[in-house]
Amino acid sequence: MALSTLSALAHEKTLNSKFVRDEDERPKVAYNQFSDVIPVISLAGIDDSAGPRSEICRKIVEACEDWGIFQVVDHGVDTTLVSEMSRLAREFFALPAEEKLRFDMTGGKKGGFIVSSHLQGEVVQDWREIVTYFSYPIRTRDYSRWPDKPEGWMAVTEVYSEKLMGLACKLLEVLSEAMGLEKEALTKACVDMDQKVVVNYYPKCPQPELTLGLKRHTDPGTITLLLQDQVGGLQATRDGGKTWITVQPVEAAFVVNLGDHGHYLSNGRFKNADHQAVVNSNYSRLSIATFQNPAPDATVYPLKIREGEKSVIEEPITFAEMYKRKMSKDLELARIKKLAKLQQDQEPEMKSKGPQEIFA
Ligand SMILES: O=C1C[C@@H](c2ccc(O)c(O)c2)Oc2cc(O)cc(O)c21
Ligand SMILES: O=C(O)CCC(=O)C(=O)O
Ligand SMILES: [Fe+2]
Repeated sequence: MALSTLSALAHEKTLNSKFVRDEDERPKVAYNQFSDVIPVISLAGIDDSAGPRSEICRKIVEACEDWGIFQVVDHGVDTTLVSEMSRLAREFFALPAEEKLRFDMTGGKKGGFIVSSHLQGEVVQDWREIVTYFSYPIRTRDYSRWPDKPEGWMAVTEVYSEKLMGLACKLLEVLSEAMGLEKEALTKACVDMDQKVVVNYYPKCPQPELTLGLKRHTDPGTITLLLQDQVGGLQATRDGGKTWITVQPVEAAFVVNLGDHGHYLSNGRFKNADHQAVVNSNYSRLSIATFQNPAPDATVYPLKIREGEKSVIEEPITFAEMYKRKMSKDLELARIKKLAKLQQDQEPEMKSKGPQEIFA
């Protein structure tokens, strides 16, 4: 059965077993052991082609080729808007469970409140509550799924999503130019760009070392802009999860990362950062992810294949198909993992033997 909220579980002494992850998935680095390898880039003057634009673009492109993650400051999104968005989001999660559940998303409703996972059928749950606003295309907005409390949040979210759409398009222009294409190439490849704002709330956790706020993943879309508070917990890996870094929180900055769509359009030149969120027992944490995705029927195929390169995608597919395949792959992996665990539990005597002894 789906959980209603995490409030009660957050006050228990031990972690509910639904959230306990296999050892290989558990956090390897602390939520507050910050790294400075992810560049913080000031966008001041980016519109001034006679000024610092080319140097700013160089830094952005380098970051996309390297980790596929960077932070932006001086981004032009009003700081009062950003702090209002965070304040109202926090107030929402502090509401009584029955208020949050007026917007319950279980059963596949588009937008609203839910505990934990984006994937139905996952065995282990993520330690988070979320609220999702489907904000673009504007004509498809269903305001009945936008939380109407706290008062004023809906209006602030409208402005916030508009400003973030602007910032995302500006960053996509930089990447289009770096690919030797016209400025609008990446946004055009999205046809009619979708935007989804996902507000993640990670309550304090009784045994954070056993679980994750959000398990390791790449975002499926083109580009994601993440606003995080000062607690810390966003981690990235470049070696398939062997080693991790925790991104240093920077006041009012956006963490920018490319998703699978951005990665494929650039034929793998720009990285789709592999990331996760860890939690802790000292502080609750809030992050607001704004996902910029292509339209479901937009074609996914590299816009530029450089000399000597092969396409990273066999044949053009739609974004809807790409997303479906990603979900099925994730679920299949989860299923295989569950089976392997069941087998191990049933045959503990085999576990201690090496493969040669077993197959001999
Ligand atoms: O919550 C997430 C995480 C992430 C994601 C989505 C789908 C996957 O199969 C996966 O492995 C990770 O990116 C998202 C993208 C969205 O558009 C919405 C989400 O809620 C999320
Ligand atoms: O909360 C975070 O730091 C990560 C959020 C995230 O990766 C997501 O919502 O896709
Ligand atoms: Fe993500």
